[in-house]
Amino acid sequence: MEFLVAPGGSIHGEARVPGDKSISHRSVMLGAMATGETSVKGFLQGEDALATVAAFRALGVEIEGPRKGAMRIRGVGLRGLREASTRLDMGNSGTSMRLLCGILAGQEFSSELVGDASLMGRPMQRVITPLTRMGATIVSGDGGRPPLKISGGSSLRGIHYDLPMASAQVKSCVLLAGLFAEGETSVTEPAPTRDHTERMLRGFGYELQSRDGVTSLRGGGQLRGCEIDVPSDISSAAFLMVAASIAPGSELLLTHVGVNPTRTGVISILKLMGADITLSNEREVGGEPVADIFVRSASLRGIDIPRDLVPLAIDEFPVLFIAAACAEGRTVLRGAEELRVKESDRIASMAEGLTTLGVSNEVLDDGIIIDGGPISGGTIRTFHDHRIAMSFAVAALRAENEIRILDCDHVATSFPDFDALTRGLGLQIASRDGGE
Ligand SMILES: O=C(O)C1=C[C@@H](OP(=O)(O)O)[C@@H](O)[C@H](O)C1
Ligand SMILES: C=C(OP(=O)(O)O)C(=O)O
Repeated sequence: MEFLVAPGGSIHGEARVPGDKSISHRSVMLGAMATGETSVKGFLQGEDALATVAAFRALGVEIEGPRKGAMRIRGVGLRGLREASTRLDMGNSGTSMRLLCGILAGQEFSSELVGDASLMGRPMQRVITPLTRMGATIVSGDGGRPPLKISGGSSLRGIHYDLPMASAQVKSCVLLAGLFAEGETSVTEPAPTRDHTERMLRGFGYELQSRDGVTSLRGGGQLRGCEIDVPSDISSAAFLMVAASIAPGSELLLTHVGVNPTRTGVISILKLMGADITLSNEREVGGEPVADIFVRSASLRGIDIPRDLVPLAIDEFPVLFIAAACAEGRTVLRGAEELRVKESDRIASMAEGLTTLGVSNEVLDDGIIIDGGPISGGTIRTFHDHRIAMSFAVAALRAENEIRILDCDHVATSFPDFDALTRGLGLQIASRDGGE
């Protein structure tokens, strides 16, 4: 599938974007290992979260739905998962694979994890190292990449792990393994990252300490089934925040968006660039902060992106690069080498597309420099990366000619119906079957 996006237009109206992907994954994982039933609403019916659902079904958990975002999980308890009869295919989803490694390392049975071409190329040594220290036995493919064969029957022991990189997936993996470990497991982060695992563990009644950047728990407790209301995904809302900011004459209300402070780096960065964004109706839903977000178009200016905001906006950089292309002056991003190991190398993928559209940029090892200026039109490669596809669709609002975006199937991993929803708000987007 490819997108054809006509140049120009503005963004108007109100929208509720699909559920948060990180929270959706965790709702299935913790619900499956809880005692009693967990009911979820607002679940993201995107391919990544559905890969997690399929994996837990294969591990013997009964899950009803999801239907219109509603799902019921009959928890089997911390020790109730059963051996899958096949390899577990996590599709495109790094979160599913890394968090599941932590859970599967603590089981009596063995498992094998695989994924699509993108996931088979992503680094897994970052979870293998701490899990091995805890006593797990994991065999990977070349260079610490999948497939991952996790041996059953290892008894795990709690460790303290100093995370070498700011990664919520690695932190969550170690904490989830800690549920099955003897004694205390703790992690120190080099910088704060999304804390959905910690919040949700508490929501399931699990005791957990977080102090001065160290999070710890003791193994052998119990998760109690509960009700989860998944907010809209700020990472999906980000495409629309940038769209409404860069398209003159836009006014947009995004409702029920998750605004957990470990996720709002995109709002902070856009505001530093001069964006007109207001939060209202701020409330807490099931342990997660939620708000409505109003965006009006504004003239943006280039900035040096503060390094402490990088982990808090990690998935939003592709679309922030589009904001930078539409800003007056130069934007500099550094300290973002993690972008190179996402679904694609997001620095290289975005730089190629920006260059195609005539936007001057310089690639750095750990970031990029972008000079704002006119955006032409052209044909963009996405490298099968959903966030690259959606970012260049947004760029069309300020382009001089049509933007054709190849290979957009992966948009369904995180934002199903992106084209229909954005068309309803004013983006002149058409999708048609076709490949690279
Ligand atoms: O924990 C999570 O749900 C996620 C953590 C981030 O990955 P890293 O932990 O690799 O930074 C993010 O990029 C990913 O989309 C989701
Ligand atoms: C990096 C992402 O996801 P994951 O690591 O789960 O594949 C993303 O959605 O941008």
